[in-house]
Amino acid sequence: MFKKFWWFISYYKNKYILAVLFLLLSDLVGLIPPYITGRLTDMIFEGNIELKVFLLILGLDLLIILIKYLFAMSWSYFTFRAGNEIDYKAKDNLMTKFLEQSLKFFETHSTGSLMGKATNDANSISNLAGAGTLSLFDSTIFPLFIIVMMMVVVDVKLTLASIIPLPILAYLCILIGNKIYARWAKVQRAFDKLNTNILEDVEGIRIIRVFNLQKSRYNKFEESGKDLCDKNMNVVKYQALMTPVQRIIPALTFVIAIGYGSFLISNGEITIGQLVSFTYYLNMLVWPMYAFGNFINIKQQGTASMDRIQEVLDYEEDIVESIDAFDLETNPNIEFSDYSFKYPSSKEKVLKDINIKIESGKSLGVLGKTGSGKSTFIKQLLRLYPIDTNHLYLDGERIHKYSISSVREKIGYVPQNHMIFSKTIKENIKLSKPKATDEEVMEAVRFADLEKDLSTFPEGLDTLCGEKGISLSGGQKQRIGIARAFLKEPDILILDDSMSAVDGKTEKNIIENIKKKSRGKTTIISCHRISQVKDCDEIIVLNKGTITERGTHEELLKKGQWYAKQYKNQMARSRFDEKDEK
Ligand SMILES: Nc1ncnc2c1ncn2[C@@H]1O[C@H](COP(=O)(O)OP(=O)(O)OP(=O)(O)O)[C@@H](O)[C@H]1O
Repeated sequence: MFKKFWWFISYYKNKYILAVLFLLLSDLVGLIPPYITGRLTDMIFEGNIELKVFLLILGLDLLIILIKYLFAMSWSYFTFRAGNEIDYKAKDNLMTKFLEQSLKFFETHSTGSLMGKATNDANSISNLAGAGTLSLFDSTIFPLFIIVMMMVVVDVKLTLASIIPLPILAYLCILIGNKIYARWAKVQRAFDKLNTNILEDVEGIRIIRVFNLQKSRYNKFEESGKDLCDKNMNVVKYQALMTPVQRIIPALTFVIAIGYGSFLISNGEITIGQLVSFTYYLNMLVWPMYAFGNFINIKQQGTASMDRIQEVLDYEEDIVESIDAFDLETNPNIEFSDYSFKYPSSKEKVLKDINIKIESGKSLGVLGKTGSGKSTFIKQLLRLYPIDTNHLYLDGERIHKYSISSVREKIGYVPQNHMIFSKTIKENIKLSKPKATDEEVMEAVRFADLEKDLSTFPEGLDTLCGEKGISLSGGQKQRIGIARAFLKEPDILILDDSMSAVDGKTEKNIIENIKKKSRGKTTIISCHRISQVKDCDEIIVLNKGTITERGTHEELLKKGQWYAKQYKNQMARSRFDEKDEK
């Protein structure tokens, strides 16, 4: 167990050392009152005690008890503090790991399960580090002291006879604890499932309402809620079994002690005072016996949780940067050479034998039917998934020669699924450049043709977007994404179908701004509307992951293939829309 937890505990070893020190002091001091009480009883029975001495001894007894509790308070403080800090550490380690992972990791771990690990599992570990450690020391070191005192102050035979039930207690606790361990992992998995359901329902509440799915979603929730309850009950059954074991066995030790102790008194082998001391010590043993059961229970839950957290912490990173990676300093020429790509979960290649050079400062338009691989293609530079780095070159060097962060630093990326955080509009834009001045932010706003919308926001740029930008229109969210990417002043601007929700005029303005303000920068635009890419230096058409057409707008029109047909259709539609608007 300690091997698993040591790296956690080692962070707080000083606090643990202090805690153990106070514990030892508290335990040692706690051994004095039973001895004094026994001696006092014998003095009373012998009739040779004065009231003054009697009161003095009682006062001393009280003082010792007080000191013991002061030590106990200190020990408890340091242990629980370490427990809380370990909870934070576990969450911190998990979060650091989450932030480093590729998208493959998030596709193989559900959000519910990751949240479960960062909350429930981290709590179980903290419980083990706090209450668990307290129970461990209380149920091992403390009883040893007590047993030695029972032997020294009273009688070895009586001690050995009374502690006979203790190994039975230990055996039963371990047996029950093992049952809890296996069941606790199932509880956590059921918790993950419930978490995922709740998250999906909250996020998808609009769709649920519109399609009247409340009943079926509720049934699903009820099913996973009941499953969690059942799995919890499986643990509770064994926890409940632990309680009688923890009560009956100590009672057994008392029966033996009183019975055999009375026999020893009648034989004159021990005094009444010694039996009083003995039962006092025995009473002190009850808590450690209880604590042992507690420890096993907490330990098994903590260990199951630790295994689940460790599984995430041990997850091998699938995007590993080479140790001699250097920073990309230039706006590079980009070259895909016989490049193919497959998602970790897909069976077939999504990009096949792609050959294309994008010269620094030039623009590339990417078109194709839905699902043809446009987004996949333009995301390759970002290295969000493990990719074939041997066939993707930047300035003639394979991409893995460069540090990932320096490559990403060069890119301003506007994803298809815009991500808006629950902050103000300005803060959302400034995410790419936190130190940007207000003037720079305004320039980005103008670039994204968002300025005209500012008057419609109650507090202009300082308007809160709400969770996931709930208070914004689709087109506004897209333009915040564009402003965010522009503000970064990237060498490479990548737009992934990020003007699909804006009207023709706004789209035209943004395209004009890109042409004006992105001189010398590389621009890659993936979209369905030809109007967004027709002025690009080169346009490619993807079909099932391969390039089927390439050239300038005019060249592609001359070819008369898919691109030309699409253009004809889109032109007809836009003429119709214009008439409609009039
Ligand atoms: N994370 C993923 N894991 C597995 N397969 C994926 C993943 N993302 C996309 N795909 C698959 O890859 C293929 C190409 O998807 P991609 O999103 O690149 O197409 P697209 O041309 O951008 O489509 P659209 O125009 O609809 O946005 C599709 O078959 C899609 O199902």
